[in-house]
Amino acid sequence: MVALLSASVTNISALPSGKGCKYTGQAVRALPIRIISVGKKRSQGVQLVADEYIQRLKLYCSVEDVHIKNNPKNASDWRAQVDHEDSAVMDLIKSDDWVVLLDERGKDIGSKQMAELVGDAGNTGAARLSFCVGGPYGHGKQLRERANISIKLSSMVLNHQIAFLVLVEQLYRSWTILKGQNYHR
Ligand SMILES: C[S@@+](CC[C@H](N)C(=O)[O-])C[C@H]1O[C@@H](n2cnc3c(N)ncnc32)[C@H](O)[C@@H]1O
Repeated sequence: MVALLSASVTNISALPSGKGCKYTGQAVRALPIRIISVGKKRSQGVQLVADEYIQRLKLYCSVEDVHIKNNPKNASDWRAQVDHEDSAVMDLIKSDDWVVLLDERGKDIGSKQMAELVGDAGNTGAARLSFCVGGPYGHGKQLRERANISIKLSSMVLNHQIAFLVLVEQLYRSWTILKGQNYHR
């Protein structure tokens, strides 16, 4: 499988015109990607598909998948739960991270804009690109204030596992757009 994927990676500028982005064909700094997700353990099926896209994404940049258990202090009030999750995520964020929140109320972007976001982040001087997927009640105040951008994947609300899965596929798609490869049509 990796051999097949490597073969497609050498297929530079195979995108039909109009399918590329402003960085297609240019050298783009490959920031390490970290995805921080809050929630219950993923189902085996979701993990299997996610792993396939994470492996593909690793052809372009390093990828870290960090999972935080939802409601880490077993709070009975949902607001306290969100605060505890917020603090746990903030403990992982460094000052030189470029932070992207996944949020149903975020900016509506397409795959081409997502590829540009990945390329733009590489030009910011940041050391890492961190994507955050929230728990059942969404993100807390500290993380919302810290985030560099908040994006939506759909106008519909997604389960956190589905949001994670769509995110990893879109990150892989982004890199194929940046490299001009014909996965994106
Ligand atoms: C079950 S949702 C939480 C919904 C909650 N009502 C909220 O205010 O965020 C869990 C997480 O999945 C992600 N998510 C769900 N739908 C999304 C969407 N349409 N676009 C981007 N991320 C989404 C977000 O990171 C969210 O925090």
